[in-house]
Order: sequence, then structure tokens, then C-alpha cells
Amino acid sequence: MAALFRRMSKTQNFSLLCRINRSFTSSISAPIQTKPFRAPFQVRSVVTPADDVVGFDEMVAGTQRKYYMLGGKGGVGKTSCAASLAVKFASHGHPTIVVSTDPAHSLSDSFAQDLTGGRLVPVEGADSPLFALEISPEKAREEFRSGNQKPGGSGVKNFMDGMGLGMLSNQLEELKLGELLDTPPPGLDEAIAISKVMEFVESQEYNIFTRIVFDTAPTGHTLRLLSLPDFLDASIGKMMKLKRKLASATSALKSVFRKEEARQDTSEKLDDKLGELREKMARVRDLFQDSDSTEFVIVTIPTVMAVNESARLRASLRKESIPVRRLIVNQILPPSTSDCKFCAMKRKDQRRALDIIQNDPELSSLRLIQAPLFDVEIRGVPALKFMGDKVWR
Ligand SMILES: Nc1ncnc2c1ncn2[C@@H]1O[C@H](COP(=O)(O)OP(=O)(O)OP(=O)(O)O)[C@@H](O)[C@H]1O
Repeated sequence: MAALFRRMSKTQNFSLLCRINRSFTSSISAPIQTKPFRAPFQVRSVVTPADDVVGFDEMVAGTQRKYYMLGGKGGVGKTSCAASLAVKFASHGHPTIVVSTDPAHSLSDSFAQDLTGGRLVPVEGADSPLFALEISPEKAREEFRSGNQKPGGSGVKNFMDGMGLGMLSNQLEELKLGELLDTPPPGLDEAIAISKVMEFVESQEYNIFTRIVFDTAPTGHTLRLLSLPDFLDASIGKMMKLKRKLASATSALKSVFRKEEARQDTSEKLDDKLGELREKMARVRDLFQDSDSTEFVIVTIPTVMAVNESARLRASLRKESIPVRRLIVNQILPPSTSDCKFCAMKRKDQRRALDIIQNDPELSSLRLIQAPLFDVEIRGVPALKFMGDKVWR
């Protein structure tokens, strides 16, 4: 089956892939046996987490689709943790997609293969269906804008000015919608990217995928993304309301409008596109908040700064009603009998950060996953599988 998959992956024949996988998904649960990765280094964890703490069994159980979003401060190991989780899901028989919504992608680096291009790319070396997708915000935004001819921007303004409705156009400007589409604020790229992901995940063709792992952008971006559905909903709602007012105010000018059919077409297209985006955002918000199918896993490192940021992230996620159950503390120093001064200091620092977590009202209730600091870089599927076995238990 694995060999067949690899061959099919190369042809990217997804409909055939779907047919084969209908029988495949029914066999989920027993991990697929792969050649063991021989670590060129020794790994000993500092603190041995209780066996049931991570609860990977719970994460892997069932064939209904689940979404895991991994996020946290820049550089803490989000990509490595997301990629290793995706590899582990796949090796347990789940057809899996790992998606990067971070504009500064590092999935290709993590898997040590070219996954760029904004399309699903089969991950080589996985013994089960594992695909990666690096969302290209630029491409997604272009697609969104195509056909709109500067929607909401100067096109609409000129049109309204031409109709003697400059006052309304000024109101429109106040909504900053034109700006929103012409020079998107941080986060909009991601929202559009996520709506692109929705197209993937809602499409019949990709029904076979039972685990979707998101490698998200650093905290600030992600928070904007998570609050964006509401923000856009409000902005688009206002915009549409205004357009409706405009429509009734201009009904007397119908004959003029008839002559302006082409422009009206553009305006209607804008309406459709905004409506579509609004609906997608609403579905994204529902998906983010559905605790049966979605979980946001916070990744941090044992430093006071990272822990404090994680606490703020957890508070913001709570505000957005995003389910969070687990906290990964990555890069914990392994124990040593002959600590150098530097290591001893570092270890003390790490313990202090772990203490803060244990006493933090936002973080102490989360399941703690302690991931060791490895002495080589984790790159490529065998290394990710090795990391996955240490972290996701
Ligand atoms: N437990 C670990 N042990 C050793 N190295 C690690 C560990 N976790 C991550 N790294 C290394 O740290 C670096 C950053 O990791 P990664 O790219 O996963 O972080 P990130 O949070 O996704 O970064 P960014 O915010 O820039 O996207 C990489 O070189 C990775 O190999």
C-alpha cells in the first residue's frame, strides 16, 4: 500500500487516491511499521512526563477529521512539532495534510524537500499518505482580487463620485474596505490563505484526509488571524448594508445605472466576492471554535519571556473560544552528571520557567508535553519520526 501510495502521490491523481483510501482509512489505528531512524545522538529527557499526559492515543483515535493548530512565539519549534505530529499521524494510518499558514514558511526546510508552490505536495519518505501545503499568501490574494478590478478601492469611489454620491463614498472610505483589499493589513493574507485552505478541506476530493495539522505564524499574526473572522464579518456587514442603502438611494437613477451596466457588474462582483469571503470566514470561525474537531496546541520554550507570551496567547485564545488542551515546552535540556557552569545556569533558568507554568492560572491547567532539546537539527522524515516518538506519546 505504501509503495502504491508513493507512486500515486507522484501522479497526484487524487480521485484515484480517494478510491484506494476508502479501504485504507478503515484500517487506521495500528501504526505502520517503518525502518527505525537511528539517531546520531543520545536523547534523555530532563523530566519524564507521566505516560498519559500527552494523550496521543486520544489524538489519533477515530476516523472523523480533526484539525490541530500549532502556534506560539517565533522560533520555539512550531514547525518541527507540527511536522513531527503530521508524520506520526500518517504513520498511524491517517491520511494527513500539514499546512503552513506562516508567510515565512519553514515546512520545506523541516521536511528537507521542496514543498513550495501553494499546492498539495506529497511528502517523500512517508509510509502513508502525507501531503504538505505551504500557502502562498501573495498568490491567494491575487486570486481573490482577480476579476474585481480594484474592488472597494478607487474603482468604486470613482463610480460613486460619478453618480454624485461622493458623500457615501467618503463613508465607504471610512470603513477602510478599499484599503483592506488594496493594501491588506497584517493578518488579512492569512485569512485569505485560511479561506483557501477551507476550499481544500471542504472539497469532496480531499475527503480522505482525516488529520489536518496547521503550522501557524508566530503569535501576533495568529491572533490577528483568529480574530479576523469577526473583524471581517463586521466590516463586510457594514459594507453590504451601505451598498443596500446606496441601491435604494439610487433607484431613481435606474436609467443612468442601465448605462453604467459594466460598472454595476463590477460592483455586483465585489458584493459576491465579499459575501463569499464573509461566509468562508464564518465557517473558519466555527471550525476554530469546534472543540470536537479542533485543538490549538501552544508551543513554547522554557524561558520566562516565551512562557509569558504563551500565557497571553492562551488568554486570547480563551477570549476567541478556541479550544486549547496541551502545551508543549520544547527544547528542555537533557540531564547531565557533569554540568558545566553554563549548562547548570541554563537548567536553573529552565526550571524557573517550568515553575512559572505550573503556577500560571492560564497555563497550569493544560497538559504539559516536555520535549527535549536534541543535539542535532531535526530535518527530514526519519528525524521527524524520531522526534514525534519522543514528543507525541
Ligand atoms: N527540540 C529541539 N531540539 C533541537 N532543535 C530544535 C528543537 N525544536 C526545534 N529545533 C530547531 O530550532 C529551529 C527552529 O525550529 P522551528 O522552525 O520548528 O521553529 P518555529 O517556531 O516554527 O520557527 P518560526 O517562528 O521561525 O517559524 C530549527 O532549526 C529546529 O530544527
